[in-house]
Amino acid sequence: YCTFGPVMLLGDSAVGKTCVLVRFKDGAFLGGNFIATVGIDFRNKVVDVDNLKVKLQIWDTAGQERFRSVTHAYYRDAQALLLLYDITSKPSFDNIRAWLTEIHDYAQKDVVIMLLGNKSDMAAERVVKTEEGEKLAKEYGVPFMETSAKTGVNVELAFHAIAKELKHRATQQPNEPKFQIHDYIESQKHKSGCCGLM
Ligand SMILES: Nc1nc2c(ncn2[C@@H]2O[C@H](COP(=O)(O)OP(=O)(O)OP(=O)(O)O)[C@@H](O)[C@H]2O)c(=O)[nH]1
Repeated sequence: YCTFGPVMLLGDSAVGKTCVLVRFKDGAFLGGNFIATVGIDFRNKVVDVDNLKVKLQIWDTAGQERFRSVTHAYYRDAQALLLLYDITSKPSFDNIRAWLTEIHDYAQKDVVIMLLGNKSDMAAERVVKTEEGEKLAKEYGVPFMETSAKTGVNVELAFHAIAKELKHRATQQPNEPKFQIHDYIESQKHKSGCCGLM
């Protein structure tokens, strides 16, 4: 396999980074007791991108403040960043700007960034509107979608869109049209969480 990544998961503690990754990797939901990530976790998944099998390297980071200096050290190696907030937590959304500042300070200039509003299944507890997420993403020029690690909605799409972008960056021919990640996501959004995305 050729290897793409690393793709790094970022965002406040408890927004669902580990659960989103487990949903993508194993197709299951980690309900029950919340176990905070310590430092950083490394996982790989083989995905199909345009009929090419690629190994996607994924780094799950701890959202807790006390691990920040550990995770900072990994930013510069990341090819892509999935930045998560929790639609039921206003502070996690308000902190996205601070996360983007950290990304600006520590990550590579051309890193692929995607904003994810997670826990979209928790409609009754929602405090961040979809439009607020869209507006913030637009301001920073990054793609956006709402995900649920519980139902799986848009989880595969997020990783596949990133994998496709990284594959195009790695193999782009000069005469080939550039991959448009925004257009790809818009065309695939809200389709079921599995199958046939590529
Ligand atoms: N309903 C619902 N609960 C979720 C979802 N994603 C995560 N959770 C729950 O939210 C809690 C935190 O999830 P984690 O994935 O451990 O959070 P994290 O962002 O990795 O946290 P840190 O490791 O501290 O950075 C857990 O209790 C999960 O079961 C989701 O999409 N829907």
